[in-house]
Amino acid sequence: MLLIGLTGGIATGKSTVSKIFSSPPHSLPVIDADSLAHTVILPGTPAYRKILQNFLSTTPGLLHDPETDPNPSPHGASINRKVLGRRVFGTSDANKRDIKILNGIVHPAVRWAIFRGIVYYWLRGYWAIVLDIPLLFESRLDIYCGVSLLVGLEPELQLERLLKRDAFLTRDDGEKRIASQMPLDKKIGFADVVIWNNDSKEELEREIGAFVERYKRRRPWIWTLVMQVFWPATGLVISWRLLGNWLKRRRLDAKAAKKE
Ligand SMILES: CC(C)(COP(=O)(O)OP(=O)(O)OC[C@H]1O[C@@H](n2cnc3c(N)ncnc32)[C@H](O)[C@@H]1O)[C@@H](O)C(=O)NCCC(=O)NCCS
Ligand SMILES: Nc1ncnc2c1ncn2[C@@H]1O[C@H](COP(=O)(O)OP(=O)(O)OP(=O)(O)O)[C@@H](O)[C@H]1O
Repeated sequence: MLLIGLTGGIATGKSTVSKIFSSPPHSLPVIDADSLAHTVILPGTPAYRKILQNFLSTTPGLLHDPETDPNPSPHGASINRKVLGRRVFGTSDANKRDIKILNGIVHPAVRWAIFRGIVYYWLRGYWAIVLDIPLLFESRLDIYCGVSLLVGLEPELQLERLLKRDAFLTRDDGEKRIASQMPLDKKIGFADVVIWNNDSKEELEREIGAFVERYKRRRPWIWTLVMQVFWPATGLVISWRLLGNWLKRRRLDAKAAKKE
């Protein structure tokens, strides 16, 4: 089974690409880290409690008003993500400290949910699973993927599409969100495949179609079947791939550090 690590900057088109992957003719399962990150902070979860401990007293409006709460729960008012986003995204030292705290709370829960999702789809015999993870390289989850696919977009188009989609963001908010992410050229250095999304959605569909064909050809169904039935072989292949990916990532880290 192939794990396709899909990543890219904010609003570059990851969800659009995920939708293409999950629709016919490809019909691949997609595990969406953003949506898991939203689920693991719902009221009543350990992450919810930790976020409140760290941010509630210093972030006005962090919790939704119970009257207009989009996720009403008996465990308390849900977190207003727009307000939390304003607090943690940015380039100031305070922003950087806060996003680190938030990531430290949310990421372990998301990683565990991703793992459960992979096992679920693997048992169902899919030849590939798409992991839509915005912070694939930052969290080093690319090491677990058979191929990392970066959706690239010109910076001006990125800001334009972000502000058009999220009309509640000011230009300053949008620039801060983009600036708080790993720069595109650094991501390109880590990616196995880059698909540019500067043109139309139809062009994007064609590119994804060609990508799927290329990787499907390399994975005959008999391979998927053998890997599912003969567990010792699966363990060996996974260990071998992990070692190879870990060594590759170490080499790329050293190259990126030299550039900086
Ligand atoms: C700050 C939060 C509450 C803002 O929520 P909101 O609904 O406004 O945005 P959403 O979650 O849909 O994220 C939109 C995009 O922002 C970018 N982004 C999100 N979190 C981060 C982060 N920690 N660092 C850099 N960029 C990020 C990604 O490109 C993502 O696709 C939320 O993003 C969050 O909890 N982030 C921390 C967890 C995380 O890293 N999530 C990303 C997947 S694991
Ligand atoms: N080729 C395209 N042409 C025009 N608009 C596009 C194209 N691809 C994506 N978009 C639009 O750009 C916006 C951002 O795309 P999308 O939501 O897929 O990005 P994303 O990377 O998933 O965002 P986020 O990082 O916030 O999760 C959406 O409004 C989408 O409809």
